[in-house]
Amino acid sequence: MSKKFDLIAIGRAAVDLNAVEYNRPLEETKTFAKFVGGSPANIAIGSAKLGQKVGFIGKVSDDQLGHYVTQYMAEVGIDTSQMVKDDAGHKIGLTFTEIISPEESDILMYRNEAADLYLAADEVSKDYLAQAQMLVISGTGLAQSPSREAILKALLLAKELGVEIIFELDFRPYTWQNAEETSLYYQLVAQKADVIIGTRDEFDVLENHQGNTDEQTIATLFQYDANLIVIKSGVQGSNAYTKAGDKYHFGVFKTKVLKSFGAGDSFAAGFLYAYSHHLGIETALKYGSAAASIVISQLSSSEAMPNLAQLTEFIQKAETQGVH
Ligand SMILES: Nc1ncnc2c1ncn2[C@@H]1O[C@H](COP(=O)(O)OP(=O)(O)O)[C@@H](O)[C@H]1O
Ligand SMILES: O=C(O)C[C@@H](O)[C@H](O)C(=O)COP(=O)(O)O
Repeated sequence: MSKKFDLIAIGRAAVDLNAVEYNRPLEETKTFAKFVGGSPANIAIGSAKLGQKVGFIGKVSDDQLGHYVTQYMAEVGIDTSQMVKDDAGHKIGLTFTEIISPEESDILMYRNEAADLYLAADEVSKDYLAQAQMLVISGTGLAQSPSREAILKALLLAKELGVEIIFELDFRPYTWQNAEETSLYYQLVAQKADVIIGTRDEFDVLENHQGNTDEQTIATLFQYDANLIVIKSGVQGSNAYTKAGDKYHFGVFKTKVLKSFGAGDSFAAGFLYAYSHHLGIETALKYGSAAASIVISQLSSSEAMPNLAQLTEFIQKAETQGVH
Protein backbone atom coordinates (compact mmCIF):
# COMPACT_ATOMS: atom_id res chain seq x y z
CA MET A 1 0.00 0.00 0.00
CA SER A 2 1.36 3.40 -0.87
CA LYS A 3 2.30 5.59 2.08
CA LYS A 4 1.60 9.29 2.50
CA PHE A 5 5.32 10.12 2.21
CA ASP A 6 7.92 8.65 -0.12
CA LEU A 7 10.47 9.93 2.33
CA ILE A 8 10.80 11.77 5.58
CA ALA A 9 14.13 13.44 6.31
CA ILE A 10 15.30 14.24 9.82
CA GLY A 11 17.98 16.68 10.90
CA ARG A 12 19.00 20.21 10.13
CA ALA A 13 17.25 22.82 8.09
CA ALA A 14 19.41 25.90 8.04
CA VAL A 15 20.52 28.91 6.02
CA ASP A 16 23.26 29.12 3.38
CA LEU A 17 24.77 32.54 2.71
CA ASN A 18 26.54 32.00 -0.58
CA ALA A 19 29.15 34.43 -1.85
CA VAL A 20 27.91 36.04 -5.01
CA GLU A 21 31.41 37.31 -5.75
CA TYR A 22 33.41 34.59 -7.44
CA ASN A 23 37.12 33.93 -7.42
CA ARG A 24 37.79 35.50 -4.07
CA PRO A 25 38.20 34.27 -0.51
CA LEU A 26 35.62 34.84 2.20
CA GLU A 27 37.83 37.45 3.86
CA GLU A 28 37.35 39.69 0.83
CA THR A 29 33.71 38.87 0.07
CA LYS A 30 31.13 41.54 0.74
CA THR A 31 27.91 40.21 -0.78
CA PHE A 32 26.02 37.01 -0.17
CA ALA A 33 22.78 35.47 -1.40
CA LYS A 34 20.48 33.74 1.08
CA PHE A 35 19.21 30.20 0.41
CA VAL A 36 17.75 27.40 2.47
CA GLY A 37 20.50 24.93 3.38
CA GLY A 38 21.37 22.05 5.64
CA SER A 39 22.13 18.73 4.02
CA PRO A 40 18.89 16.87 4.94
CA ALA A 41 16.82 19.95 4.07
CA ASN A 42 18.57 20.15 0.70
CA ILE A 43 17.87 16.46 0.08
CA ALA A 44 14.22 17.00 1.06
CA ILE A 45 13.94 20.00 -1.28
CA GLY A 46 15.63 18.15 -4.15
CA SER A 47 13.31 15.20 -3.62
CA ALA A 48 10.19 17.37 -3.48
CA LYS A 49 11.22 19.17 -6.68
CA LEU A 50 11.56 15.78 -8.37
CA GLY A 51 7.96 15.04 -7.37
CA GLN A 52 8.51 12.91 -4.29
CA LYS A 53 6.08 13.22 -1.39
CA VAL A 54 8.29 14.53 1.40
CA GLY A 55 8.05 15.24 5.11
CA PHE A 56 10.63 16.78 7.42
CA ILE A 57 11.38 16.46 11.12
CA GLY A 58 13.56 19.21 12.55
CA LYS A 59 13.89 22.28 14.75
CA VAL A 60 14.37 25.85 13.56
CA SER A 61 14.75 29.21 15.28
CA ASP A 62 11.57 31.11 16.07
CA ASP A 63 12.68 34.19 14.17
CA GLN A 64 12.74 35.61 10.65
CA LEU A 65 15.30 33.05 9.40
CA GLY A 66 13.49 30.09 10.92
CA HIS A 67 10.23 31.30 9.38
CA TYR A 68 11.94 31.82 6.00
CA VAL A 69 13.31 28.26 5.96
CA THR A 70 9.99 26.67 6.97
CA GLN A 71 8.06 28.76 4.46
CA TYR A 72 10.41 27.94 1.58
CA MET A 73 10.25 24.23 2.37
CA ALA A 74 6.45 24.36 2.49
CA GLU A 75 6.38 26.23 -0.83
CA VAL A 76 8.28 23.44 -2.61
CA GLY A 77 5.70 20.99 -1.29
CA ILE A 78 7.35 19.56 1.85
CA ASP A 79 5.11 18.77 4.80
CA THR A 80 6.47 21.02 7.56
CA SER A 81 4.03 20.00 10.29
CA GLN A 82 6.88 18.36 12.25
CA MET A 83 9.26 21.31 12.00
CA VAL A 84 9.34 22.57 15.54
CA LYS A 85 10.07 26.18 16.49
CA ASP A 86 12.75 26.45 19.17
CA ASP A 87 11.22 28.13 22.23
CA ALA A 88 14.55 28.55 24.05
CA GLY A 89 16.03 31.14 21.73
CA HIS A 90 18.49 28.92 19.86
CA LYS A 91 19.38 30.33 16.47
CA ILE A 92 19.33 28.56 13.13
CA GLY A 93 22.66 27.27 11.74
CA LEU A 94 24.40 29.41 9.13
CA THR A 95 26.77 28.34 6.38
CA PHE A 96 28.89 30.89 4.55
CA THR A 97 30.41 29.79 1.28
CA GLU A 98 33.33 31.01 -0.75
CA ILE A 99 34.14 30.30 -4.37
CA ILE A 100 37.86 30.81 -4.82
CA SER A 101 37.97 29.07 -8.20
CA PRO A 102 35.99 26.29 -9.93
CA GLU A 103 38.49 23.87 -8.39
CA GLU A 104 38.45 25.43 -4.96
CA SER A 105 35.31 26.31 -3.02
CA ASP A 106 34.71 25.96 0.65
CA ILE A 107 32.15 26.43 3.38
CA LEU A 108 32.31 27.90 6.88
CA MET A 109 29.59 26.78 9.26
CA TYR A 110 28.26 28.61 12.31
CA ARG A 111 26.79 25.78 14.35
CA ASN A 112 27.35 26.62 18.00
CA GLU A 113 24.06 26.04 19.84
CA ALA A 114 22.29 25.63 16.48
CA ALA A 115 18.53 25.11 16.84
CA ASP A 116 18.55 21.82 14.89
CA LEU A 117 20.78 20.22 17.54
CA TYR A 118 18.00 20.85 20.09
CA LEU A 119 15.42 18.61 18.43
CA ALA A 120 14.32 16.37 21.31
CA ALA A 121 13.27 12.72 21.31
CA ASP A 122 9.73 13.59 22.43
CA GLU A 123 9.39 15.71 19.29
CA VAL A 124 9.72 12.63 17.07
CA SER A 125 6.31 11.12 16.42
CA LYS A 126 5.78 7.41 15.76
CA ASP A 127 2.51 8.10 13.95
CA TYR A 128 4.30 10.47 11.60
CA LEU A 129 7.13 8.06 10.83
CA ALA A 130 4.63 5.28 10.19
CA GLN A 131 3.49 7.25 7.12
CA ALA A 132 6.91 7.07 5.45
CA GLN A 133 8.35 4.68 2.91
CA MET A 134 11.91 5.84 3.68
CA LEU A 135 13.56 7.74 6.54
CA VAL A 136 16.64 9.78 5.57
CA ILE A 137 19.01 10.24 8.50
CA SER A 138 21.85 12.70 8.23
CA GLY A 139 24.95 11.92 10.30
CA THR A 140 25.39 15.44 11.62
CA GLY A 141 22.26 15.17 13.73
CA LEU A 142 24.11 12.60 15.84
CA ALA A 143 26.79 15.09 16.86
CA GLN A 144 25.13 16.35 20.01
CA SER A 145 22.30 15.71 22.46
CA PRO A 146 19.33 16.05 22.45
CA SER A 147 19.31 15.80 18.63
CA ARG A 148 21.34 12.59 18.96
CA GLU A 149 18.59 10.89 20.98
CA ALA A 150 15.91 12.24 18.64
CA ILE A 151 17.68 10.63 15.67
CA LEU A 152 18.25 7.36 17.53
CA LYS A 153 14.58 7.28 18.47
CA ALA A 154 13.59 7.84 14.84
CA LEU A 155 15.99 5.05 13.83
CA LEU A 156 14.49 2.55 16.27
CA LEU A 157 10.94 3.53 15.37
CA ALA A 158 11.65 3.22 11.66
CA LYS A 159 13.12 -0.21 12.30
CA GLU A 160 10.06 -1.29 14.26
CA LEU A 161 7.69 0.12 11.63
CA GLY A 162 9.51 -1.38 8.65
CA VAL A 163 10.36 2.05 7.23
CA GLU A 164 13.43 1.80 4.99
CA ILE A 165 16.36 3.59 6.62
CA ILE A 166 18.70 5.63 4.44
CA PHE A 167 21.83 6.83 6.25
CA GLU A 168 23.53 9.80 4.53
CA LEU A 169 26.83 10.08 6.39
CA ASP A 170 27.00 13.88 5.91
CA PHE A 171 30.07 14.30 8.10
CA ARG A 172 30.80 17.87 9.21
CA PRO A 173 33.62 18.23 11.71
CA TYR A 174 31.80 21.08 13.49
CA THR A 175 30.21 20.17 16.85
CA TRP A 176 31.72 16.67 17.08
CA GLN A 177 34.06 16.25 20.07
CA ASN A 178 36.46 13.64 18.70
CA ALA A 179 36.95 10.99 16.02
CA GLU A 180 36.13 8.03 18.26
CA GLU A 181 32.79 9.51 19.31
CA THR A 182 31.84 10.14 15.68
CA SER A 183 32.85 6.66 14.61
CA LEU A 184 30.84 5.03 17.40
CA TYR A 185 27.58 6.82 16.58
CA TYR A 186 28.10 6.42 12.83
CA GLN A 187 28.60 2.67 13.26
CA LEU A 188 25.57 2.39 15.50
CA VAL A 189 23.31 3.87 12.81
CA ALA A 190 25.12 2.19 9.90
CA GLN A 191 24.52 -1.21 11.48
CA LYS A 192 20.76 -0.63 11.39
CA ALA A 193 20.47 1.25 8.08
CA ASP A 194 19.22 -0.40 4.89
CA VAL A 195 21.09 1.96 2.56
CA ILE A 196 24.28 3.89 3.39
CA ILE A 197 25.49 6.77 1.23
CA GLY A 198 28.73 8.69 1.76
CA THR A 199 32.04 9.77 0.32
CA ARG A 200 35.14 7.62 0.68
CA ASP A 201 36.41 10.15 3.29
CA GLU A 202 33.15 9.84 5.25
CA PHE A 203 33.43 6.05 5.36
CA ASP A 204 36.96 6.57 6.74
CA VAL A 205 35.38 8.69 9.50
CA LEU A 206 32.82 5.94 10.18
CA GLU A 207 35.62 3.38 10.44
CA ASN A 208 37.93 5.77 12.30
CA HIS A 209 40.61 4.45 9.99
CA GLN A 210 42.16 5.76 6.81
CA GLY A 211 43.22 3.60 3.91
CA ASN A 212 40.58 0.87 3.81
CA THR A 213 39.42 -0.11 0.34
CA ASP A 214 35.73 -0.04 -0.58
CA GLU A 215 35.81 -3.83 -0.52
CA GLN A 216 37.06 -3.87 3.07
CA THR A 217 34.45 -1.31 4.09
CA ILE A 218 31.51 -3.14 2.55
CA ALA A 219 32.69 -6.52 3.87
CA THR A 220 32.33 -5.14 7.40
CA LEU A 221 29.08 -3.23 6.92
CA PHE A 222 27.27 -5.98 5.02
CA GLN A 223 27.55 -8.15 8.14
CA TYR A 224 24.72 -5.99 9.48
CA ASP A 225 21.42 -4.77 8.00
CA ALA A 226 22.55 -2.79 4.93
CA ASN A 227 21.56 -4.09 1.50
CA LEU A 228 23.06 -1.25 -0.51
CA ILE A 229 26.14 0.93 0.03
CA VAL A 230 27.00 3.90 -2.16
CA ILE A 231 30.53 5.32 -2.03
CA LYS A 232 31.07 8.64 -3.83
CA SER A 233 34.42 9.85 -5.05
CA GLY A 234 33.88 13.37 -6.39
CA VAL A 235 34.91 13.78 -10.00
CA GLN A 236 35.76 10.08 -10.20
CA GLY A 237 32.05 9.30 -9.87
CA SER A 238 30.35 6.83 -7.60
CA ASN A 239 30.15 3.11 -6.86
CA ALA A 240 27.21 1.17 -5.48
CA TYR A 241 27.55 -2.24 -3.87
CA THR A 242 24.76 -4.66 -3.05
CA LYS A 243 24.78 -7.28 -0.35
CA ALA A 244 24.16 -9.86 -3.09
CA GLY A 245 27.62 -9.02 -4.45
CA ASP A 246 26.85 -6.76 -7.41
CA LYS A 247 28.92 -3.66 -8.07
CA TYR A 248 27.84 -0.67 -10.18
CA HIS A 249 29.92 2.31 -11.25
CA PHE A 250 28.91 5.60 -12.78
CA GLY A 251 31.23 8.42 -13.82
CA VAL A 252 30.25 12.07 -13.88
CA PHE A 253 28.40 14.33 -16.29
CA LYS A 254 31.01 16.91 -17.22
CA THR A 255 29.86 20.44 -16.58
CA LYS A 256 31.13 23.97 -16.10
CA VAL A 257 31.66 23.73 -12.34
CA LEU A 258 30.93 26.88 -10.37
CA LYS A 259 31.48 25.31 -6.95
CA SER A 260 31.65 21.84 -5.48
CA PHE A 261 29.31 22.13 -2.49
CA GLY A 262 25.78 20.91 -3.09
CA ALA A 263 27.07 17.89 -5.04
CA GLY A 264 26.39 15.40 -2.27
CA ASP A 265 22.86 16.54 -1.44
CA SER A 266 21.71 16.73 -5.04
CA PHE A 267 23.29 13.34 -5.70
CA ALA A 268 21.25 11.90 -2.81
CA ALA A 269 18.00 13.46 -4.06
CA GLY A 270 18.50 12.15 -7.61
CA PHE A 271 19.68 8.75 -6.44
CA LEU A 272 16.77 8.27 -4.02
CA TYR A 273 14.22 9.31 -6.64
CA ALA A 274 15.33 6.55 -9.01
CA TYR A 275 15.89 4.09 -6.18
CA SER A 276 12.41 4.53 -4.74
CA HIS A 277 10.85 4.27 -8.19
CA HIS A 278 12.68 0.95 -8.74
CA LEU A 279 14.49 2.23 -11.83
CA GLY A 280 17.57 0.13 -11.00
CA ILE A 281 20.84 0.93 -9.26
CA GLU A 282 22.64 2.02 -12.42
CA THR A 283 19.90 4.54 -13.19
CA ALA A 284 19.96 5.71 -9.57
CA LEU A 285 23.69 6.48 -9.86
CA LYS A 286 23.03 8.23 -13.16
CA TYR A 287 20.20 10.37 -11.74
CA GLY A 288 22.35 11.24 -8.72
CA SER A 289 25.30 12.23 -10.90
CA ALA A 290 23.11 14.29 -13.22
CA ALA A 291 21.43 16.16 -10.35
CA ALA A 292 24.87 16.87 -8.86
CA SER A 293 26.19 18.11 -12.18
CA ILE A 294 23.24 20.50 -12.52
CA VAL A 295 23.61 21.88 -8.98
CA ILE A 296 27.38 22.42 -9.00
CA SER A 297 27.05 24.63 -12.06
CA GLN A 298 24.76 27.01 -10.13
CA LEU A 299 25.06 29.13 -6.99
CA SER A 300 22.75 27.42 -4.49
CA SER A 301 22.48 23.90 -3.14
CA SER A 302 18.68 24.00 -2.77
CA GLU A 303 16.97 26.28 -5.31
CA ALA A 304 19.22 24.85 -8.04
CA MET A 305 17.82 21.34 -7.54
CA PRO A 306 16.21 20.18 -10.82
CA ASN A 307 12.67 19.00 -11.34
CA LEU A 308 12.12 15.67 -13.09
CA ALA A 309 11.73 17.15 -16.59
CA GLN A 310 14.94 19.18 -16.20
CA LEU A 311 16.80 16.14 -14.89
CA THR A 312 15.72 13.75 -17.64
CA GLU A 313 16.27 16.37 -20.37
CA PHE A 314 19.76 17.02 -19.01
CA ILE A 315 20.57 13.29 -19.11
CA GLN A 316 19.15 12.87 -22.60
CA LYS A 317 21.10 15.84 -23.93
CA ALA A 318 24.33 14.75 -22.23
CA GLU A 319 23.98 11.22 -23.56
CA THR A 320 23.30 12.48 -27.10
CA GLN A 321 26.39 14.69 -26.91
CA GLY A 322 28.43 11.99 -25.16
CA VAL A 323 29.60 14.24 -22.31
CA HIS A 324 29.82 11.73 -19.56
N1 LIG B 1 33.54 18.08 -10.76
C1 LIG B 1 32.44 17.35 -10.90
N2 LIG B 1 31.82 17.28 -12.09
C2 LIG B 1 30.67 16.56 -12.25
N3 LIG B 1 30.09 15.87 -11.25
C3 LIG B 1 30.66 15.89 -10.03
C4 LIG B 1 31.86 16.63 -9.78
N4 LIG B 1 32.17 16.48 -8.47
C5 LIG B 1 31.21 15.68 -7.93
N5 LIG B 1 30.32 15.32 -8.87
C6 LIG B 1 29.15 14.43 -8.67
O1 LIG B 1 28.64 14.61 -7.38
C7 LIG B 1 28.69 13.38 -6.63
C8 LIG B 1 28.99 13.68 -5.19
O2 LIG B 1 30.19 14.38 -5.09
P1 LIG B 1 31.18 14.19 -3.88
O3 LIG B 1 32.16 15.31 -3.97
O4 LIG B 1 31.76 12.82 -3.91
O5 LIG B 1 30.22 14.28 -2.63
P2 LIG B 1 30.08 15.38 -1.47
O6 LIG B 1 29.60 16.64 -2.11
O7 LIG B 1 29.10 14.74 -0.55
O8 LIG B 1 31.47 15.54 -0.89
C9 LIG B 1 29.76 12.54 -7.34
O9 LIG B 1 29.57 11.16 -7.12
C10 LIG B 1 29.56 12.95 -8.78
O10 LIG B 1 28.48 12.25 -9.35
O1 LIG C 1 24.71 21.07 4.99
C1 LIG C 1 24.80 22.26 5.32
O2 LIG C 1 24.41 22.69 6.42
C2 LIG C 1 25.39 23.20 4.30
C3 LIG C 1 24.76 23.02 2.95
O3 LIG C 1 23.53 23.67 2.90
C4 LIG C 1 25.70 23.52 1.88
O4 LIG C 1 25.01 23.93 0.76
C5 LIG C 1 26.61 22.41 1.53
O5 LIG C 1 27.69 22.34 2.07
C6 LIG C 1 26.12 21.35 0.64
O6 LIG C 1 27.17 20.48 0.32
P1 LIG C 1 26.98 18.91 0.10
O7 LIG C 1 26.53 18.30 1.39
O8 LIG C 1 28.32 18.47 -0.36
O9 LIG C 1 25.93 18.70 -0.94
